Amino acid sequence: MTRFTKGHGTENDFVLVPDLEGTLELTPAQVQRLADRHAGLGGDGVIRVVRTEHAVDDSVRALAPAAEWFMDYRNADGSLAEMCGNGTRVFAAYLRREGLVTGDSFTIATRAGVKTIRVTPQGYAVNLGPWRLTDEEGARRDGFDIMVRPHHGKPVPALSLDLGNPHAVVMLPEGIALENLDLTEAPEIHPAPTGGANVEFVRPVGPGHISMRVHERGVGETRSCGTGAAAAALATRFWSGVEDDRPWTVDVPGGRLTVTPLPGQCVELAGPAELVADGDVTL
Ligand SMILES: N[C@@H](CCC[C@H](N)C(=O)O)C(=O)O
Repeated sequence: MTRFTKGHGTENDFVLVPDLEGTLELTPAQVQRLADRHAGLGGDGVIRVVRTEHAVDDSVRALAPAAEWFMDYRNADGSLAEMCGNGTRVFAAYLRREGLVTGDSFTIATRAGVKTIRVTPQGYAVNLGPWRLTDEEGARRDGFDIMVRPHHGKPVPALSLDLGNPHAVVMLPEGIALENLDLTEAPEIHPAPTGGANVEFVRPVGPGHISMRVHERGVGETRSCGTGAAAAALATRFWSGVEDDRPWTVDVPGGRLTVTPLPGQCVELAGPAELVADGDVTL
């Protein structure tokens, strides 16, 4: 039997598996079973909690002096992901509850580098680190660099951003309602990014305020995506032509997140994290 904790951040839900000394080989098939909503525990992703010094990848192990704990993130389909914004907050909540970190600010290791997390009155805020427009030249010239076609929909222009993991953001044209999008299948992306991308569909709500739905790579539609919320806010800010440091409110089906551009082309994501259940599971 293996211990687990179930948690979520704005209803992006995860199964956390503590493997502090790195003795567990978590296979894609085991991840799929844990994440299965009918035959398993259910989750958008699985997070193995492991000391960074025991990470399999050399590039992650090299982060051990800077961060004791590694968020080993897997999508529900068993694939690895570089980063998960909502996952970092749930991971932080777990580390604090278990006494594995102390203090109100600490670092964690991810496949996209070391992230700094701080406790806030509403939950946690994580510095997602540096982000970039995937094709800066094309984006600055045309305002977008790729096309996205939602299932049963027409192709629409999109902007690709790298938040450690890949995103494509669509500002919905007039006449297409966010609620009516069919996200039961992955949107098509042209040209198709190597390794795929998470796709965010955005509707403006007011100044500094958007709502979005997301189709996550390796999962399907989810009720929230933290890196996706950051990508959506940053893309909308880019399109607005006013690239200042004001915070953005991002409404997702599972709640509300705050995205704040930081100096040095970095960005902070803030929101809640809940741990809802603990138990034992057969892998
Ligand atoms: N839900 C996450 C992102 C998880 C990884 C993503 N599906 C990918 O493959 O890049 C978030 O909150 O950022």
